[in-house]
Amino acid sequence: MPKTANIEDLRQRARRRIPRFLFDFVEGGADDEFTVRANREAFGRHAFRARSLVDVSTRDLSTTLLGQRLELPLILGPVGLAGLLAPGGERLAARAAVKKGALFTLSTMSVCTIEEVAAAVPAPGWFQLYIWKDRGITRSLVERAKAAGYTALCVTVDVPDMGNRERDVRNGFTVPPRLTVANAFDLLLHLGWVLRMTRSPRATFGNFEDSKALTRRDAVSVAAYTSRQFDASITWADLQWLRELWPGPLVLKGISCAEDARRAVEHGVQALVVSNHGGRQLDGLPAALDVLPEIVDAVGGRAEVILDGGVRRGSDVVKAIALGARACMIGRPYLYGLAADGQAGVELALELFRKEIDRTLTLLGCPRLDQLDASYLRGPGEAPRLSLPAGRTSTG
Ligand SMILES: Cc1cc2nc3c(=O)[nH]c(=O)nc-3n(C[C@H](O)[C@H](O)[C@H](O)COP(=O)(O)O)c2cc1C
Ligand SMILES: CC(C)CC(=O)C(=O)O
Repeated sequence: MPKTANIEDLRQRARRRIPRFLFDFVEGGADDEFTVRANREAFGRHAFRARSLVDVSTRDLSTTLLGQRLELPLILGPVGLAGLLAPGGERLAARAAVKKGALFTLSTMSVCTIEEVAAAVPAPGWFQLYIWKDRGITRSLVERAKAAGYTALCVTVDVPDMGNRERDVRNGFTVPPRLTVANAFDLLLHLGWVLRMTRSPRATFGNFEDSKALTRRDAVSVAAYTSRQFDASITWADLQWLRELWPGPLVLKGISCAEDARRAVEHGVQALVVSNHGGRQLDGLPAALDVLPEIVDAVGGRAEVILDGGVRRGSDVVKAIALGARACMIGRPYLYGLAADGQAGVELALELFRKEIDRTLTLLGCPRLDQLDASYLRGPGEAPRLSLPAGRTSTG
C-alpha cells in the first residue's frame, strides 16, 4: 500500500475501511454543504509573507490553552459516535492526543462513557456539553464530568436542533446501525468493520441509559433522538445556571459573529470556539476562518479564541494562528485516522499535522508559533487566490 502522505490519503483509507453510511455520517454537512466547502476554501484566500535569513534551526510548536501547555496547538474536537469507527474509539483518540501532546474533547454523544474515557488516560481533557431538556440529566452530565476530572466544560451552542444532514436521511442512518436491504451490500463489502464492531460492547450513546437500551429493532435516527432531548429554549441566562454547577473554565463552541463573542466574554467565558460545526448545522454560514478576525477583534484578548472547521494542513493551522487563534480544533481529520487504523491512525493524523506545522514555520522564517501574527500573511485581495484542482479539498 502506498504511504500515507497527508490527511487526504488518510481520508481515502477511511473511506475504504468503513461502510458508506458511516463515512457519509462523518463526511456530510447540512443541506447543500456550502459551508463545508467554504471552510476549506477560505484557507486558499490567504497567502504567506515569508521572511528570509532568519535562524529557524530550532522551532517551537507549543502553546498554552487555559493555562495548560500543549506540545501541539491542536484540539481533537468533540465528536458524537466516534466509537462506531473503531471499538473504544473515544478512548483510543484520547490516548493518541495525550501521546502526541494535543488536547482531547469528549462529546456528550460519545459511545464510550465519560468515566471510561477518563480511566483510559492519565488526565482527561475537556468535556463537551449538549444541554438536555431534562435539566436533571444535564446536571448529572456536568457532575459526572467534574467527578471524572475533565478540565473544562465546552458548551456547544449551535445545535438548538440538528442540521439537515441529507446523506444520513438518504442512507437511513440509525443508532444503533441496522442491517437493511439497502445497506446489505455495503456491509458485505466491509466485513472487517462488521467483525470489529461485534467486539464492541455497544453501538449507541453510552452516557444515556435510554440510548444504551436501544436495540436494532427500535433503532432511531440521530436527528430523532437529539430532537427529543436537546433543549431549543436555552438562552444566555442559562449560562449562569451552568456557572453554578461548573466552577472550572467554561468554553463556548459554535460562535460565529462578533456580538455573540462580546456577550460570551461579558458572561465570563474563558475561551470560545469560532465554529460552524464543520458545516453540519446552518448551511450558508461563512467559513470559520473568514469570521475569525472579526471575533478576535471583538474579544480583544479577554478570552482565548480557537478556530474550528476545515483544517486539513499544518499550513492551515499556521494561518489561523497568524490571524489570532490560539489553537485549532479538528474533527474529521482525526476521525479519518481513527477509521483507518484506530489509535495509530489518530497518532498518524497528529504526526502529519506536526510535521507540516514545523515545516511551514521553517519555510516561513518564523521559528516560534507564539511569534506568528498577521504580518506573515497576505490577505484576500492582496494576493492571488491559491486554488486546488477542481473539486478537491486537498491533494492526495
Ligand atoms: C461525525 C461528527 C460528529 C460530531 N459530533 C459533535 C458533537 O457531538 N458535539 C459537537 O460540539 N460537535 C460535533 N461535531 C463537530 C466537530 O466538533 C467540529 O466542530 C467539526 O468537525 C469541525 O470541522 P472539521 O471536521 O472540518 O474539522 C461533530 C463533527 C463530526 C464530523
Ligand atoms: C451525534 C450527533 C448529535 C453529534 C453531532 O453534533 C454531529 O453529528 O454534528
